Amino acid sequence: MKYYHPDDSLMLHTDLYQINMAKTYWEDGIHNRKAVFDLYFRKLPFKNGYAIFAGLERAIHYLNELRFTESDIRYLKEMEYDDGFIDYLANLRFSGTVRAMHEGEIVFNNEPIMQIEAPLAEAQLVETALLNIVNYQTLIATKASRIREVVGEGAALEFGTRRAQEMDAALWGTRAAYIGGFDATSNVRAGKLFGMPVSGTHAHSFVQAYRDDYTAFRKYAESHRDCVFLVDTYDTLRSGVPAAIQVAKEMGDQINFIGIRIDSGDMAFLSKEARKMLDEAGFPNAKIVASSDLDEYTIFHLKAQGAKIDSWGVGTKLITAYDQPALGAVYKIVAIEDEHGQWQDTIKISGNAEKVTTPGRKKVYRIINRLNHKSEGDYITLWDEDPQSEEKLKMFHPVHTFISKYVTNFEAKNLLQDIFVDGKLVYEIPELDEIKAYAQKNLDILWDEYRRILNPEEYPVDLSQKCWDNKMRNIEEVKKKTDALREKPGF
Ligand SMILES: Nc1ncnc2c1ncn2[C@@H]1O[C@H](COP(=O)(O)OP(=O)(O)OP(=O)(O)O)[C@@H](O)[C@H]1O
Ligand SMILES: O=P(O)(O)OC[C@H]1O[C@H](OP(=O)(O)OP(=O)(O)O)[C@H](O)[C@@H]1O
Ligand SMILES: O=C(O)c1cccnc1
Repeated sequence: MKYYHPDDSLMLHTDLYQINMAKTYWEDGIHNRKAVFDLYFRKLPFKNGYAIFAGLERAIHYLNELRFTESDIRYLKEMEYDDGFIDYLANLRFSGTVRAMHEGEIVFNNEPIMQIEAPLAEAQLVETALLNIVNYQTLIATKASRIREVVGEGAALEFGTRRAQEMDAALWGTRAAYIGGFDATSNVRAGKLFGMPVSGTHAHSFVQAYRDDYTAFRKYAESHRDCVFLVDTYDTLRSGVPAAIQVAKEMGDQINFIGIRIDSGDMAFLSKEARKMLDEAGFPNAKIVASSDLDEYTIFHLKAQGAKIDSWGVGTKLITAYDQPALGAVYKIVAIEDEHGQWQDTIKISGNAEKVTTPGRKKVYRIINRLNHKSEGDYITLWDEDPQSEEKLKMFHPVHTFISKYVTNFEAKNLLQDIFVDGKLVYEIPELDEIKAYAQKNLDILWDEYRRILNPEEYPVDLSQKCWDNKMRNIEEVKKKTDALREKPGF
């Protein structure tokens, strides 16, 4: 590959404005002031009732390996940056503290899923890459979880690599899909790198190359033990399924006849007819795999029509998050140290209530009812609060504050765990299967009303009274300042 400079680092996988801000901070001598940034999204994707957080492992590797390589520095020298600033960058390592939710955690809008507390310039430089990683992987894990909810007992297979937005998306997307509940991928590289199960059948080209279904299936069976025959190249019911049955009978115990795949036509009708044919031929355990532009809606409808489909191959609509191609998570500064080392809140005001940031260093708790083990909602507090010490917790909607409830007999689970402390990785990264199991098991704490794929109930993400009061105080302060400015002549 003929690159202008070698591709040996992710450090410059950032927006130019981050480096430009860092340059000013450095020249002004405030680059090492600690700042806190919250990473969160404002709207759940796909109108779903929850999202599944994915991307933490890649984010950890990114931060752990963060440094400007010689080629990064060479490239920056070609730009306008002066030697002093470049020397600072050349020695930079990530020295901050990172707290994050467990990868695979069920997460909601307007709550920090990652929190970066780091020297201002460092925290700023990593924004773009962190958002890039978390936005995409969380989006795909959530889409996968929706599909998983509809598939139910059947197998969900990820087939999207050929249609993904390039190779990184295929690779990390399929890992996210696995966390969200898929059982396997067709991407062999993902199997190699992540230890995920890989599975696959064969293509239409294989049948076309042998000219007819029977010859193709027979040849495949002679060179493979596990066989799934693709039966829709010419005529599913007249030639594909009969050929599959004939080969399965001829080969007997020499093969493991797993089943057939249907990739076009009316898959409700075809699967029911194929099921009858397989049963009558003595293959009641042969599975039927369906693929072709599937998503949670087509799968739902095929099931409603009584389709006899056991496994679902899903590609394009999963890996590209076809109906909502971006999540929109943001990274907002909520506190910064002043010259005396005291934390000062920061806030961003907006005419839209949802877009006003929640200032201060915060914690996020999941309030779990001890009697039924279901979640009552998430509860955001200021840093020094401990909801567990309260007998009776008042939870109220952060915008429509009259919507409120009291919760007793609860467990307050602290959701943000230490990942890095002062630049040192203190977190043991779980195995991928553990992350996947965590995601699946955690869904049980949600009432079904939050899990349905169509018009789910809104899950409560509330601010503690103290956190809410602090936000209002900050809004008032900014308002006073801007009002005072308006009274000055010239404004
Ligand atoms: N019984 C069904 N109910 C609802 N949707 C179905 C049913 N059977 C198939 N589908 C879906 O309808 C769409 C059919 O697409 P389309 O007619 O373009 O192609 P096809 O039948 O797959 O054939 P080809 O791939 O050869 O063009 C696919 O998204 C498929 O998942
Ligand atoms: O429809 P998706 O959800 O994206 O699933 C992946 C699709 O990719 C393959 O088709 P393709 O036409 O690329 O190759 P084929 O000749 O093997 O069918 C496969 O048969 C599926 O239809
Ligand atoms: O193994 C399959 O059947 C497969 C793999 C990728 C895309 N479509 C189908």
